[in-house]
Amino acid sequence: MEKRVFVIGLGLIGGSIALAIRRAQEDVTIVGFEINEERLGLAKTLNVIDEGAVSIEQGAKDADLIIISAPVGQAEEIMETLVNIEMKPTVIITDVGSTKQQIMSKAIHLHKKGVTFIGGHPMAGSHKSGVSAARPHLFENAFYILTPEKNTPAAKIEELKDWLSGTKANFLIMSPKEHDELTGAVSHFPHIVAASLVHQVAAIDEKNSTISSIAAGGFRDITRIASSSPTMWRDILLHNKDTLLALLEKWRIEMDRVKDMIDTMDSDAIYSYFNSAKEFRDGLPVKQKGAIPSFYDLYVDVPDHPGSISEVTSILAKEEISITNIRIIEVREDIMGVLRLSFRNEDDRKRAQICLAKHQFESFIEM
Ligand SMILES: NC(=O)c1ccc[n+]([C@@H]2O[C@H](COP(=O)([O-])OP(=O)(O)OC[C@H]3O[C@@H](n4cnc5c(N)ncnc54)[C@H](O)[C@@H]3O)[C@@H](O)[C@H]2O)c1
Ligand SMILES: O=C(O)C(=O)C[C@]1(C(=O)O)C=C[C@@H](O)C=C1
Repeated sequence: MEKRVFVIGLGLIGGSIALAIRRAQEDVTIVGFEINEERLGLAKTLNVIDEGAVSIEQGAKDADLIIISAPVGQAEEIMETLVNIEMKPTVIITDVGSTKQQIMSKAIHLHKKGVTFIGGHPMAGSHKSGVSAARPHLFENAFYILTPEKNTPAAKIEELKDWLSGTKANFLIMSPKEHDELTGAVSHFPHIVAASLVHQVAAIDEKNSTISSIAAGGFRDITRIASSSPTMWRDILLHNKDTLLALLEKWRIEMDRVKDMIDTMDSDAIYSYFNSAKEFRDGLPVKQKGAIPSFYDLYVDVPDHPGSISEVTSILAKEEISITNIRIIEVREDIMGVLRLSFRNEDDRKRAQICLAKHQFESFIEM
């Protein structure tokens, strides 16, 4: 029997989940709602959705699964709207928001009406926004946190996992509080640090713009996430206020400690600061999505002379390897340029790396 999935907010995450559901479920119609009409049109053109809804009510009333994938501030308003809509008694509502405590407090009103709401948060993503960046494989091997309410029947949780099986993610159940504390440390706080490093360099750039030209791998690696959606991050910081204030205070104390080590020229303490950080970082799991790039990108060093980019693309074309995106990242004057090629999957990326190497093009998975 045909089932209907309703996705509210068709961006990177909503679009990626819609694509993942489509590849795993048969007889499913995916309906979308967007406040931005252009994005709704794009989602239809890219076959991310089958139909667009003109309102939340129209899409929600006959849906079997509703996915709220707007920034968390908007998600709360969408939940308030859903409370007043007559929906199928069997419907499951979930969200993908990066915070869970405030979302789960809002869900109480849906639970009171007898509607199943299970909080969700796929722990993978990107600094890219919008449906054009959506990929069905975005969540493969990533952890996907679920925060069901205590009384949610186990069968409903299993049903949701089944709906989301096309993500190929690993599900993990957690309380909203634990979720916000842990993601505060591994995701939210690092985004604040990345933005602050960019601000520091931007202030120097006002006086000496050479700094932006020399910003190399280190700065680029640690600040990639500063290119993420400001709306999304504003909402996350407002939702996870207490966790982040506590982490900021600990960080301040930690930075004072580093300041002291440098001030007193304590070489043993400085060595051990970096060494223990390296040991922990090197021990992080590498096979999970959270620790590897979300997109199958390959960075190729190309000589800075006319025709080298077309040479790379024609080598790949001959091998029938499709490139989904291509960008010149940085041109180091007179020496090399760096070309970022994106592929659909790991296999294409591996094949590309091998055949480019045969033609003496050096390439890297991470820049
Ligand atoms: N980007 C990530 O890495 C990531 C990872 C996991 C979870 N999340 C969470 O996923 C959610 C969506 O993030 P994203 O990266 O897909 O953002 P996005 O900007 O790519 O997409 C969000 C979409 O929601 C739409 N929208 C906003 N308000 C709406 C409303 N009231 N009704 C309908 N549509 C509305 C926007 O127009 C936009 O197209 C956020 O809650 C975020 O916290 C993001
Ligand atoms: O890879 C990135 O760009 C991300 O920032 C993804 C990231 C993260 O912090 O790891 C961002 C927000 C999420 O809620 C989950 C994943």
